[in-house]
Amino acid sequence: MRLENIWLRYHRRGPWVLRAADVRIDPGEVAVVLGRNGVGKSTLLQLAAGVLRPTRGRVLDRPAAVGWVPERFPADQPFTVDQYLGAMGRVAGLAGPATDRAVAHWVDRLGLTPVRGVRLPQLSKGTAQKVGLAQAMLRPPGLLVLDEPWEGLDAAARELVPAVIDEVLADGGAVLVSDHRGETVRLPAARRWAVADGAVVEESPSGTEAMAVVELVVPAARVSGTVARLRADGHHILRVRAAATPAAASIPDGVAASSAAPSGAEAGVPSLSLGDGVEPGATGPAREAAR
Ligand SMILES: Nc1ncnc2c1ncn2[C@@H]1O[C@H](COP(=O)(O)OP(=O)(O)OP(=O)(O)O)[C@@H](O)[C@H]1O
Repeated sequence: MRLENIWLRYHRRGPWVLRAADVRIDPGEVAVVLGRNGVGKSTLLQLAAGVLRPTRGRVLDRPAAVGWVPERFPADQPFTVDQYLGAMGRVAGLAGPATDRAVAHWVDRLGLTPVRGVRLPQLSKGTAQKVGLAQAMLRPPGLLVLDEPWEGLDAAARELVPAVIDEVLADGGAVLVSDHRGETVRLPAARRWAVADGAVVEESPSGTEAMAVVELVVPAARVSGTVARLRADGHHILRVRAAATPAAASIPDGVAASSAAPSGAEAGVPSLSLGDGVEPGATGPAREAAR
């Protein structure tokens, strides 16, 4: 499938969210869509899934069966899990018995059996997310599009997502997934599409690149924001800890990060370690720090 010269704005005189975006994905491939909050990741995924139509440009060779998992499952619907999945199976074009088999399979696979008779508004966020994943898988998708699929899932359920992705890939499907939590570290073979300033840039594979650990010191109040920004830039956070030794005056320009202990930090000021598997062309705080 190819997104060819895609331009998108939500309103006639509104700002362009995407400008001349051009990317392609082939069967059996997975691409992770990365970028800061509000940069256009969901917009790109919705265009790929066919939920949004481009203002200009076109989407070529989109597979017939598309599974779409939005960031927030629309749980405000008066159906039970069974009723909803049955209806979605029919919407996906499955015959009655095939829908029943598919619903039974995915209800079991995603641990939804105890909530089959529960109405959607009564589901917890994580369970609702699983229902969202189940509906996307009822008809084996040639393209599975997942917008922040790990959001709201507990540790055990988070493991399900890469397993489902692998299954789609093994069947020759393609997968697009956005992630600001760093969960896509579980998808080492994924291509990486970075969205910034309206453009989508494919980052080159990092598999053969040397890895480095960068240690940063930030004020405690800024830890969560810093972690979120670094993850959005595709960096992998190894740990966050309180720093106990006195602060160094500065880190000289050109000092490359290493796995050595940090030169120092103020007492009580958390320090972050992040593994940087990103290729040399990447931008972002960790890359800046490593320069
Ligand atoms: N329905 C809409 N109408 C108008 N503007 C919108 C609409 N949806 C998104 N936008 C705007 O388009 C831009 C891109 O939004 P989008 O949701 O694609 O970003 P994102 O990268 O997925 O963000 P996040 O990481 O916070 O989920 C933002 O400025 C957003 O405010």
